Amino acid sequence: MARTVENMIMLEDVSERGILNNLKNMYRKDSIYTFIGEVLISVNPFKQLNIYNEQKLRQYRSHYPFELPPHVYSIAESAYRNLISERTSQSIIISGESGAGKTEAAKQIMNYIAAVSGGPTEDKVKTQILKSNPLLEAFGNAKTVRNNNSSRFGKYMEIFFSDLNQIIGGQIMQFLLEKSRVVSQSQGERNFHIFYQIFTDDEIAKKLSLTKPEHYKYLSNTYSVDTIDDKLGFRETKEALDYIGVSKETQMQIWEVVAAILHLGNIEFSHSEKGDKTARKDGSQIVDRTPLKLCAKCLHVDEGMLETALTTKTVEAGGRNSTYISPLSVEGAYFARDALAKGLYRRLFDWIVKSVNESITLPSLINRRLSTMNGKAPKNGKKEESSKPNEYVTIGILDIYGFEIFQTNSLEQLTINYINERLQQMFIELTLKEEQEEYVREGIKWEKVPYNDNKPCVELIDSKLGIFNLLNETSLLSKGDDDFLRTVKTNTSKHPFMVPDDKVISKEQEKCFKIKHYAGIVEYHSAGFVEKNLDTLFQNLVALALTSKSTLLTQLFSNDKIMTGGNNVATKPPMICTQFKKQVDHLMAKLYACKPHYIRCIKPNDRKIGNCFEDDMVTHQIRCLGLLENVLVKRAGFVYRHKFDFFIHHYKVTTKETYPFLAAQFHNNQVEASKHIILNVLKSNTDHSKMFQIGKTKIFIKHPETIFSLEELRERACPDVATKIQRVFRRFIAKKKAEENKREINTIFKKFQKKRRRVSYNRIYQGDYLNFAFNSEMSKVLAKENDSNIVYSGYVKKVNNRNKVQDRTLVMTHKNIYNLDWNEKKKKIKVKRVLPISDLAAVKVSPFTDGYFILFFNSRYCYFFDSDDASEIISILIRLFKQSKRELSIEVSKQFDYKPTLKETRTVKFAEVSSLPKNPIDKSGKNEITVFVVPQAEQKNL
Ligand SMILES: Nc1ncnc2c1ncn2[C@@H]1O[C@H](COP(=O)(O)OP(=O)(O)OP(=O)(O)O)[C@@H](O)[C@H]1O
Repeated sequence: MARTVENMIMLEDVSERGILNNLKNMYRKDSIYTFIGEVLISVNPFKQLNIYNEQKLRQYRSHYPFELPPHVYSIAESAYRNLISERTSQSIIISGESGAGKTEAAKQIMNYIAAVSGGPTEDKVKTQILKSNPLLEAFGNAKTVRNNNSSRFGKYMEIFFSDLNQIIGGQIMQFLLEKSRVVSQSQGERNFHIFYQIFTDDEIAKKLSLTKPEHYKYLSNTYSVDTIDDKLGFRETKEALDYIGVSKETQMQIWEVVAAILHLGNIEFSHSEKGDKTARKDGSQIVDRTPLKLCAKCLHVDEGMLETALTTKTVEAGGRNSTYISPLSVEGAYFARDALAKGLYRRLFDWIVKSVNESITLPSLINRRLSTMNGKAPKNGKKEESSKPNEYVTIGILDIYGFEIFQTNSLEQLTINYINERLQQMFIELTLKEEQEEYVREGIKWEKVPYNDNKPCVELIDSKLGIFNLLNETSLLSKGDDDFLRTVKTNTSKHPFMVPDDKVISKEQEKCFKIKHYAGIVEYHSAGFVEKNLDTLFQNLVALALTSKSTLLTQLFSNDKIMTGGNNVATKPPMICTQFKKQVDHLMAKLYACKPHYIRCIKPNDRKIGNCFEDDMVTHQIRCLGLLENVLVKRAGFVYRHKFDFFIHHYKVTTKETYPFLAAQFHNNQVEASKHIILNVLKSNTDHSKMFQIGKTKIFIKHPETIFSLEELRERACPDVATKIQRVFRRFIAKKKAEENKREINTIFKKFQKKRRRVSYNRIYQGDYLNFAFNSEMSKVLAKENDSNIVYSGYVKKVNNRNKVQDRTLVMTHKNIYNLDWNEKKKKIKVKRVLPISDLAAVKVSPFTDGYFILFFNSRYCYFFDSDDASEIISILIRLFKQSKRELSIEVSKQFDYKPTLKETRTVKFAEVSSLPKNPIDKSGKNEITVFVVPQAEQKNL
């Protein structure tokens, strides 16, 4: 497999293709995360990977991102660590297209933060935040072709931390709710989940005269989704409402608004009939009064007034407060009906979010000050004092649609792309600012970094003469989309971020303008811009809502009441562009007050399946997420910077002077040691000052090639180092176990009065004397037996059935005892016999200072061995038996019977002599042998 890099600022091929290949090769290894500098790139695996668990959480806790492979936990850890160490607010900005995994990433971050931050209120707040999630999903999520549970709004979720770094509250800011979904959905998509959930409660449905989803025009032809349980969803929605303290009465009013929208969608209009005196020929009338009745009932308004409000409009006459009623055409009536449905739902959603906020934001927090990243002066001009005891800091998680480039792009895309431009502007500003501040701090020589500044593009959209304002002006003057397009072209044609029209353009293209965004050129179709910007809800509909007997409904329109001055004649509400720009400014102000962290999510295929990576689709997202820009900005300065101690620790293996021991001249001199390591890989004829610089606490390296060379040297050195470390570690563990074994065998031998040789007693038990844990031949033998974990290996002598002594190798694992022939020169192993330890019945030994022992197996085999390690071997067997909750029978005697073959029984006698005879094992009778042993220096006082 091609070489991959975990941090793409190290890419050899700095291009979209290079990024694509790296992501693809990582994805094939199920490595879904990579970095660009500190920006995390996450590719949706569309399958469960075992990477979010307690163990991983602990691993990432208290580690810097560069110490471990990229992971969403490392971003959460960085944010939490900064929050604590610097007492500054943090933000995590997650972007990507629908289904790319933004919400999932946000959830993992929440889990991580909740797990690592403690505190008495943490659980309550965490539960409140988690409990409110199904509620927001019910009203804000829908099934789309891209994602069965797609969030159809952007959100910024803040978690508040006390001065003891404990979670004390939260707050959600929502924007860009896709309210057009309320009245129509594309093929294969659904309306918001709540519209289907409500049918699963028979009692509520009956009360509201709701029959079946199939009977409602606002619900498309997709009613149920495999992965979604609407009944369960509704239960959770109601529980969440209970949890946040919404009374049953108000809950009923919520269901009434939802049902009213469904009934409203079934109201149909036709041209007004000539016979009707009140009708005008260009007017409209309601076809069937049943849905009208039901809708009015749910809204608690007068049926006749609803009818009038849907079929007529109040028009301002020339003078102040002078109005007259004008009938609406059929088209106009449908427009008014849909506008009312969208208006109702948008207000209901705002109300839900507000209610959630009231439950998760502690009242005492509302007026408390926020600590800002740089102590910026707030609007009132007073600078924040950063060390007030009751000050709190936040971690904010922004889950927002990424850049959108569709076949047809409208005002929705312009607003989404505008917010992404603002985020990109902040990214560039803060990244470069931070870089340059660090250079100054470290005393590094630096030049201004060249980069693509997208500020003019932001201005093209939001300045005084920008597209938003041009749209507002056109909308105010009640002009149409063509006027808007004309004014855009006249006022912005010379702008460097506006793409001039081709000489020959099609009729369709004539209606479009093109903007050069940082993520690519987007062609916007002007049709519908004005209408969407006005977001008209006719005044009489607002007035009607204000007459409702439902307290919830009047609350939903309370802001409109303020605008009407309470006289039921609405002034025009702010246009969508104005409202949106204000919201974005507010969000940006919050984000600028935080230290940002970024996650860019990528969707590898449209089929929502694992192990499928579609190049074209990912390339498009690489462009939309501006990943190449990210790499270029990060590479413009130094691609690598780390504290000296980390650098030395990581690369010391690359030179003889720094590994295994630091040469004397580098003691207490990290700068010289770092220089030595880097100069070792740089060619002598290069200008070193251009390759790296030494700061006050860090080393800065300019080019990725230098890091590659260092990594290559390290990789070459590392397998050895790893093996050595592993060996030492295993020995250490083995030694600890051996000490325990030794103590145990001493006790046992003392009990049975077996004499101990002093040499044996004082020996250090090592277990794997032949290092078979690292022997590839032995690994093969073990693999065949499906075995592992060697606990003993060593040379022994075996007394065979002809009473002759043979050299053998004995290996023991937790499972088996191996009698082997090991040819060390030829590195060959011949397996003589493998017997399971579970078959072992007893061990018998003499009372003298010898190393003989006989293993008795239930299968009636006996092994008669002689070994200097006898007591160690027996102690290991005792331990293994203990582990399997059995007791090993040990017999100490001067004489016993054993079976040299399956058919024969022989008696063995042990006798102490002063010097060994020619045959230490002698046949002393029919089926009897004597084993002579010379007493050895004995260890007394066992
Ligand atoms: N890390 C992950 N591991 C496993 N599956 C994932 C992961 N991230 C996302 N998914 C899968 O992809 C689906 C879509 O993810 P998610 O809802 O987070 O996307 P999104 O970017 O928030 O989409 P939208 O903008 O439409 O709300 C999830 O329901 C889940 O099945």
